[in-house]
Amino acid sequence: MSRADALFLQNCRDILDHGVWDTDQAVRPRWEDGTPAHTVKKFGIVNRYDLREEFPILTLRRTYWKTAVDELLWIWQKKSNNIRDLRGHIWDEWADADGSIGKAYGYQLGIKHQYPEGEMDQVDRVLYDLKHNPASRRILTSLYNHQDLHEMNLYPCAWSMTFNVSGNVLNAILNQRSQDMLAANNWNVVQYAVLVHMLAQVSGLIPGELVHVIADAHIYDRHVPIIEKMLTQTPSPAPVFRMDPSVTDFYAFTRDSFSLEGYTPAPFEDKIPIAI
Ligand SMILES: Nc1nc(=O)c2c([nH]1)NC[C@@H]1CN(c3ccc(C(=O)N[C@@H](CCC(=O)O)C(=O)O)cc3)CN21
Ligand SMILES: O=c1ccn([C@H]2C[C@H](O)[C@@H](COP(=O)(O)O)O2)c(=O)[nH]1
Repeated sequence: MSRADALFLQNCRDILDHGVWDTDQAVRPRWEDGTPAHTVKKFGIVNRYDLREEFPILTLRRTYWKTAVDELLWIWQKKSNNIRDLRGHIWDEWADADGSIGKAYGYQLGIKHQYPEGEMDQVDRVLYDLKHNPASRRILTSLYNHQDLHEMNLYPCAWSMTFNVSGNVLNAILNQRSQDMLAANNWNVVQYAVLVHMLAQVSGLIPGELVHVIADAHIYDRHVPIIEKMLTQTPSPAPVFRMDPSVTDFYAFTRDSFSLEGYTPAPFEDKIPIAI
């Protein structure tokens, strides 16, 4: 069983057995047929993944990790908010006729800000500080720009990263305000684990801990039977993560720079409905 499996089992069991339902409340998300998409939730889950120990991917079902990496590169490297720059179709429902998801995600990371050292966007600021000010306690990004929220088709869920260098180890906190446990929990963990690996390699550091802080960790009503079934699956050990060691420029990574050795997830045939 991977560490990611153990935490997923523990989190989902806790949500299903002790969580709070919002069935009696007015909720925003809808199923495809227009029915309100209710959830059961726990508030304030904190999961720690040590990237020195293993790569945090689920084996209880397949995580489409290459598609997740594509989305990560779309946001952090291309700094795009247009689904035409993205291979997968996971954002299609939130895009307008031109393919834009509004001033969200990559758009926010691409905005240049004035700093004492000159103009930089948030990603370049992180790269600069990891290289020149590793002892800094101010290395963080934020996508939650209140001024632009009214122009985002969906508000950022995984909205902030805090980076911290301890010795030669790069640790990070991923702050997430809202988490769809079935569709995107491991998807988000895999993405930000890969990001920590990438930033560590180009900064001459060793990837350490990824601490995932989730405010509202929920399971949608129509996902409950799927999760119950998943929790009875037989897990496997975590695969080995490999990254092209010759890449020293953050912007030179491609989806082909990453591979997993020995990823054998349990079979999973269900189609996951996504609440819009
Ligand atoms: N309700 C909801 N849950 C989410 O997880 C979510 C949103 N909305 N809105 C924005 C993005 C889109 N995300 C998504 C959307 C779809 C899948 C999905 O369909 N996953 C499938 C197939 C993936 C594939 O074929 O590559 C899966 O089996 O995980 C995952 C994340 C994550 N976010
Ligand atoms: O990266 C992501 C993006 C989205 N989600 C989920 C979390 C919620 O279920 C919905 C967003 O709905 P809100 O009402 O805006 O919270 O999308 C995710 O888990 N991870």
